[in-house]
Amino acid sequence: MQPNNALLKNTLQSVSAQTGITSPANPFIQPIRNSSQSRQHQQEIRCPAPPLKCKKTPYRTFDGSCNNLQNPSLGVAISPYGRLLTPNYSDGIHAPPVSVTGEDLPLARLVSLVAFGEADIPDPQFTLGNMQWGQVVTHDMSMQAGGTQSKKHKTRCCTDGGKIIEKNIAHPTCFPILVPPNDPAHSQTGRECMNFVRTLTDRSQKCPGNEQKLAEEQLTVVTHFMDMSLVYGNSRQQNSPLRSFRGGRMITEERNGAEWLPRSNNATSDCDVQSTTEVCYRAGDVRVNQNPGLTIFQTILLREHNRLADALAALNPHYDDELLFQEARKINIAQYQHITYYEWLPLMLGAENMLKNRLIYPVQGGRYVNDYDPTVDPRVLNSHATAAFRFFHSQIEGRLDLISEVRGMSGALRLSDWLNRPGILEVADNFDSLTRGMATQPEELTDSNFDTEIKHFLFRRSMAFGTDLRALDIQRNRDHALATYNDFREFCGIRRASTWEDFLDLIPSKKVEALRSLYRSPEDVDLTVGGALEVLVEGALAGPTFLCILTEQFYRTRAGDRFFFEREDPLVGFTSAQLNEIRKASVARLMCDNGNNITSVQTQAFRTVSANNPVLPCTQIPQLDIRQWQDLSYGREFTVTAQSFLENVYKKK
Ligand code: HEM
Ligand SMILES: [Ca+2]
Repeated sequence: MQPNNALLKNTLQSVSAQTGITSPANPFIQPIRNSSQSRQHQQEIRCPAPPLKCKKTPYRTFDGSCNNLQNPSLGVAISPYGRLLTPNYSDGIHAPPVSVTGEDLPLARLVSLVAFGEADIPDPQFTLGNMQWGQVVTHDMSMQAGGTQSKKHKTRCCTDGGKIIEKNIAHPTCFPILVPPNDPAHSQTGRECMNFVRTLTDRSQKCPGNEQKLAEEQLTVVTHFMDMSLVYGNSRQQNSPLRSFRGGRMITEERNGAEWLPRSNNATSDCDVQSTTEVCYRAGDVRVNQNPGLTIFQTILLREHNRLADALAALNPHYDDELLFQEARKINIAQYQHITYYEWLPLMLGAENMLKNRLIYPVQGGRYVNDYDPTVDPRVLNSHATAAFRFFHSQIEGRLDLISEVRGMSGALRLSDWLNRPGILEVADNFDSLTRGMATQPEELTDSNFDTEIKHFLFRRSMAFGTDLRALDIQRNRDHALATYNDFREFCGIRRASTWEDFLDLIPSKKVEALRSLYRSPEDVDLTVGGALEVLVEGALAGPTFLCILTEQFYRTRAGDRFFFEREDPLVGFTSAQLNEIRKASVARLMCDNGNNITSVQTQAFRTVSANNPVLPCTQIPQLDIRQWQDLSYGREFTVTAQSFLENVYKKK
């Protein structure tokens, strides 16, 4: 399916004086060339078989299949990312890009050190919750196949002592990040190499559709749709062990009077626990334990499901487990889509930009928006997930404040101490204190600075230093062979640079100098790098090139989702009165309802507390009225099953 360019045109007029967008090149017309790459990657990721026939149901499948009825496997878990531009493999198929001069690109770690700063500047407007919601959305939308380096990867490309494992004996998926001389951190320990394993692709996994040995496409293993797959799992097999199959509920474990995510069956492999009794969780997404803020939101969204299921069960005691589960899931996803599109994305992409490009509509109450378009490709774009969306790693703060109910600071955690160690949340009042912290503490300014905790100490475990997220992002850009920054400028309607000076239209001169010192040609600049150095578009948290990609993605994610919550559709939509209730959802309300004992929060929790956004008692935060889901169309003597409910929906039509 071809990318939808109409929207881009619109976006671009707002970000660039230039007009005229070149048509994206077709990524599927790569010539066949010889490749030395013949050894196979590990085989644990299997490509899914396309569904034979889609059933008509009001609910999403777990794996995302049958969302698009014309192309049922579009957006399914374990399928290639979408592409806007032809990949830039140096051999046309598989090998990472090199400079236009034929030489190597500058080392990713060197680019991270030279082009990006580490200054810790608090954002005056937005809270750490804003950053954290972004990671939730990220984890819903994509996960590169084959590992994310967050846990110690099985495939070792460096020795434990930090030396490079020779190419001829290393695993073929190895693409280690080499440490430059005089590295400010790693020269102290003699580390020369940081582990990096290439993402699995349609070719490495022999997926149908790429039998002709065309350019490889990386696989993403979660559903492309914004469907809370991180809570519910990406297949029926992943979902079942998370459900209690009673009253529509998901499994939780009760400890100290609170409900927690269920514990992982293998804490030592899933977490970096220091004892076998230390808590480690499982959820619909394997990254659930990665950092405390993420685990908090996973817990809040899970508790919200059970809260909704209980309320529905009280209202409709004649509903069976499956029906309660699916209805609670549907409401939970709708609230979350509403928060994402109407509360969170406007801060990131700018409300005006979103309105203009039809990512949101000026609708209120129970008014529907019918913009579903089955010809819109809903897949997550490689350039979005691998470059543009990762720019928000800049918002990460390396210190997590513990905040009391009266908004006093009672302590703080160092991020790198608590990666993959979620047990800290069950200690004392930490769950609530960190939740309030997310609503109180500012995130780091969205700029070209990345916190030292993620630049030198990421996943350090008990070591002095860890890995570098910015270097991982740059190396991943090359692993996925994204077209260059210059290509994307042109694609986005911005003038293509032929000299270094041409970058000065969007990038400050000091940063252009840094680029000139690193790269051999303006043609070489990686998208991840150039895009992250641009001055932000006014009213948004991204520069023009990334804003163009992000806007295109979030347009596709809504208009390409047959189940988007605002649709008027008797089968998959809500009643107008229900939609009116969904639109009351907010992240503040989620925190109030699903903290252990949170009694106050500001109405707009992604924004810092101010005179216009004061901390209020939870009783004053708008709340969905579940009574709109009361179903009086059945005699109470019957148990209503999902199947009979469905039949009734058809009768009503
Ligand atoms: C403490 C917070 C966070 C940590 C520790 C973290 C860490 C990571 C790591 C280790 C990866 C994989 C890197 C690789 O191997 O290529 C990754 C990927 C990614 N991150 Fe983050 N991240 C955080 C927050 C965020 C936020 C706030 C966003 C965006 C708003 C974000 C967006 C992404 C995206 C889009 C990917 C690629 C996903 C995929 O397709 O696999 N992350 N992050
Ligand atoms: Ca998803």
